[in-house]
Amino acid sequence: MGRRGHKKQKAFRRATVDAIRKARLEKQKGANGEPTTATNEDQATSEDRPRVSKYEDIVKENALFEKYYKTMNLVPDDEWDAFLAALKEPLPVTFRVTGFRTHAFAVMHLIRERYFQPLQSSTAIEKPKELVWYPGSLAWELNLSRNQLRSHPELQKLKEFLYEQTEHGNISRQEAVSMIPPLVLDIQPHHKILDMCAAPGSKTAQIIECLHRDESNPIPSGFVIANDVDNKRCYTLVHQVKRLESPCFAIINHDASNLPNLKFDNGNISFDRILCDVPCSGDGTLRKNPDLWKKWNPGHAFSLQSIQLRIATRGIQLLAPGGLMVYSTCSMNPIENESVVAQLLQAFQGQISLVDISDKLPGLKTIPGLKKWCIIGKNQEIYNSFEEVPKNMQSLARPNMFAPSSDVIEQLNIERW
Ligand SMILES: C[S@@+](CC[C@H](N)C(=O)[O-])C[C@H]1O[C@@H](n2cnc3c(N)ncnc32)[C@H](O)[C@@H]1O
Repeated sequence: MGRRGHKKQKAFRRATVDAIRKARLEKQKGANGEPTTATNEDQATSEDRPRVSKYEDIVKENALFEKYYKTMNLVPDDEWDAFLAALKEPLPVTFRVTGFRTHAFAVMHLIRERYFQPLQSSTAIEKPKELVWYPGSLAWELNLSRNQLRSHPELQKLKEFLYEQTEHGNISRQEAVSMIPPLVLDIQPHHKILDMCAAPGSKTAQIIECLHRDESNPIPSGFVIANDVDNKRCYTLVHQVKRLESPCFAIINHDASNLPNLKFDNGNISFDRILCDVPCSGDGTLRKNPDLWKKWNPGHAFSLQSIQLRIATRGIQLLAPGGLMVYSTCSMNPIENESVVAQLLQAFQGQISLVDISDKLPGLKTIPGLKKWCIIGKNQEIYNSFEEVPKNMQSLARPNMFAPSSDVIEQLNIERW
């Protein structure tokens, strides 16, 4: 299709989106007297959505969870109470402005002038907060729960604008932490990129935007292959990404731990950048999924480590020399994080090394990974080494789930992770 045809198609799509949006708003107005705000993350499958409707009924306590993380000093002692209190607060609304830079800056300018400016005089609302580590002042936090956002009249216009612009693809309602892995991948337009566990696709969309960031070159030489094992979730991924209309993108549906070699120019593709955002127990999402307070138990991490390690191992095998792979989870558990990374470093010793990213996103607060941790049993019993684990638990809590010895840590040159 030629250029004109493409333009026409775009105009048609925009008109269609407008019509759909209008119809939806009308329907919602009829149903509850006011429209609601949709998000990219709302388009995710039920697994990614908050899992219960009556959050206020949930007791946000879990003795096992608290003992486990407190015993291992996940956060410094004097920060523990604040940490726990923060986990019980609703997740703030965060969004980033998408697309080519000139366009994104124009949208951001409009948001500031038309929507943020009038909020400055309000005393009832906390002012929008910039996510300072996100390049170009294009990502913001509205320190309000979704409920508050709905009920404050001052925010009504902003709410509708966010809804509209999300539909048009100018804004992505994405959690702040979810924006970090694509940023530290440092993507260039010529990179061959693999997103191993990609659905529902908010990070994939961000990666594709980075690939296309050179406005003078609409068709970069690099490409993105996004994979997910779950066929239904692959459809969510299509929905998330197709609005970007990138010609440099393909989706595959495979077990990432067993991903076949992919051919390109008669050779196997090795990737310059890989995102390995593995399935995890998700206890870093307690604020979004408060029912995890009831469900959290140490067994989730035990059962997930093996697949996490196998997926990451396959990722490294597919990585080009000099390439970068980001391993990420939304769990705080060292069994799913530090332990997996330590095993990768041991298995590929001399071939891979850790990259210190603590200064890559100025303004982002980071703490180093743990070098020591424990494992907890169902009855709150703490094990500091495999030797302490009773026989009936040894098939679950494996030796490699404990921290490597200080000799190994030194040998692997892990100063900060
Ligand atoms: C944490 S979510 C990924 C979130 C996604 N990267 C994003 O930012 O929107 C983990 C994904 O891994 C997928 N998954 C689970 N096991 C997998 C496997 N063996 N191979 C590939 N994907 C897998 C799940 O279907 C799920 O979509």
